Amino acid sequence: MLEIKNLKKQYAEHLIFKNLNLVIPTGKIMAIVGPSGIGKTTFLKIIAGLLSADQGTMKLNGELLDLTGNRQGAQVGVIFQDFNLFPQYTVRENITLAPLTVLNDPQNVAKDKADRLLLELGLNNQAEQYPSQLSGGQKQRVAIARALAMHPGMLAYDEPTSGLDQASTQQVIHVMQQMKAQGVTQLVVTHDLPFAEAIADLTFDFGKEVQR
Ligand SMILES: Nc1ncnc2c1ncn2[C@@H]1O[C@H](COP(=O)(O)OP(=O)(O)OP(=O)(O)O)[C@@H](O)[C@H]1O
Repeated sequence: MLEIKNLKKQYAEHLIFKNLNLVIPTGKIMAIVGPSGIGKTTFLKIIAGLLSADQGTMKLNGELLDLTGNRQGAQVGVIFQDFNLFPQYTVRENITLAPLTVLNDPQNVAKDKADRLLLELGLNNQAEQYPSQLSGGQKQRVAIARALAMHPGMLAYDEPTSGLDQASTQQVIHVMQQMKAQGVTQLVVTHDLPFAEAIADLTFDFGKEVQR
């Protein structure tokens, strides 16, 4: 379960939000919607531990997480809009890199875990390929596999369907449902309302529900 209380963020004099409270029960999917420039990406970066909040707390499965923008662990797995895959590494290497260097997994453990995730996400034939050889939907699934390899307490996605065609969007929906069936808590920032409707258990409308 994700519990956010009394979150506040401003850039210099520009208040983005205050008193933001939100709960995502374990295994549920929340869509964050709202107009452009309202603060959704700012919120996602704070949840991901990449940006500081000015006030507030965040608990994931009972554990208080750092909100100073210097979080050490990978408790929240983030799938960025541009996927941020390492172009010089193969798909498998993209997935094993952080487990090898951050979790200190032995090579065979990291490789077995990567191959299991690739199989689960329908990417077992892509292990030796490079990101430039993949479709948008495949890159997205590699980014999900890479996040899952760090055993996160939840997954957060930034605009996961942007730039994807109908078939790839369906694959994203399928993968998110697969994660949900495994009890993974998920948060998704999106402009794509049909997608949000198809996938979300809960919707948080930044335009309506946030004080500023
Ligand atoms: N580093 C920054 N410094 C100052 N202002 C910023 C910074 N980052 C974002 N902002 C401002 O904060 C506001 C919210 O931006 P944010 O990117 O979070 O919105 P968004 O809802 O994700 O928009 P979009 O849907 O277009 O991606 C905007 O007015 C933006 O100009």
